[in-house]
Amino acid sequence: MPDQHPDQHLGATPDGHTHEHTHRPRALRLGVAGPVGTGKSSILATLCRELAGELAMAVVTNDIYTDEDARFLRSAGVLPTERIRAVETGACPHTAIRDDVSANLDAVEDLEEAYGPLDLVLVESGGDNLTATFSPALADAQLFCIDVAGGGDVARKGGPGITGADLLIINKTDLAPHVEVDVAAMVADASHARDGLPVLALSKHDSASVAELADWVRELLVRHRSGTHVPTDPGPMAPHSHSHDHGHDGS
Ligand SMILES: Nc1nc2c(ncn2[C@@H]2O[C@H](COP(=O)(O)OP(=O)(O)OP(=O)(O)O)[C@@H](O)[C@H]2O)c(=O)[nH]1
Repeated sequence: MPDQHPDQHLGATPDGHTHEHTHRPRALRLGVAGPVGTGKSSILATLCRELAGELAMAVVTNDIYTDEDARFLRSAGVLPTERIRAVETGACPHTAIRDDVSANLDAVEDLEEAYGPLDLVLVESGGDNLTATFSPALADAQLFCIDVAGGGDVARKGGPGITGADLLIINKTDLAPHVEVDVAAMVADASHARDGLPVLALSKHDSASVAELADWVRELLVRHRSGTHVPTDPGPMAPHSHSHDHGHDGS
């Protein structure tokens, strides 16, 4: 079914969600990573608003010490609250999405068991740095989010999220004039760094860019279901250590 729209396989259930008529793969697991405050929770809220009417969805958030992102999404009213689960990661958000993904996998599988069959599970990373990416053991695909407020040169700084995520989002483009950033130049730098992988200039206040994001997810879901999407690993973090007692060797 390579070129079919996902709706063509789906039938509405009494609660307005969609169900398969025939066998299809488990839900697409889409990771959303990026530095603190770049707009990850807002992107999840936007995707739920755009897609929850046509897809059966659930969300897992990761926060360091709290369930703040989950509470934000629950209060936004974009999904039934029980479909939004929080994982508290402790000091290292990247550990829970890359090195030991078990808490996140448990949360995803619990949601699928409770509310499945699901079409799409969004997993939001805790805000980390430019190098934190999802393990393909957790996310089938990932988008990486930077924003114009972080400066026009961020896209040139590289790192596995910027260069290798399935989609790079340059967010908050509505703020560009206020922070003296040239969005077109930032997109060009990012595209150059990504060797053909897509880049999306996004603002939650710009409905055309929001529609492009939703379409990208729909197309990804079609490829996931047809088996033509191959999860790829953007690459490990650079080797580093923390003040607590374990290091990460980047493997
Ligand atoms: N102007 C503007 N502000 C935005 C946009 N997207 C998000 N924001 C704002 O940016 C701030 C941070 O957004 P969040 O969605 O909480 O960012 P986050 O990456 O989830 O943050 P952490 O979970 O703390 O890492 C909030 O005040 C949002 O309202 C946008 O497109 N335009």
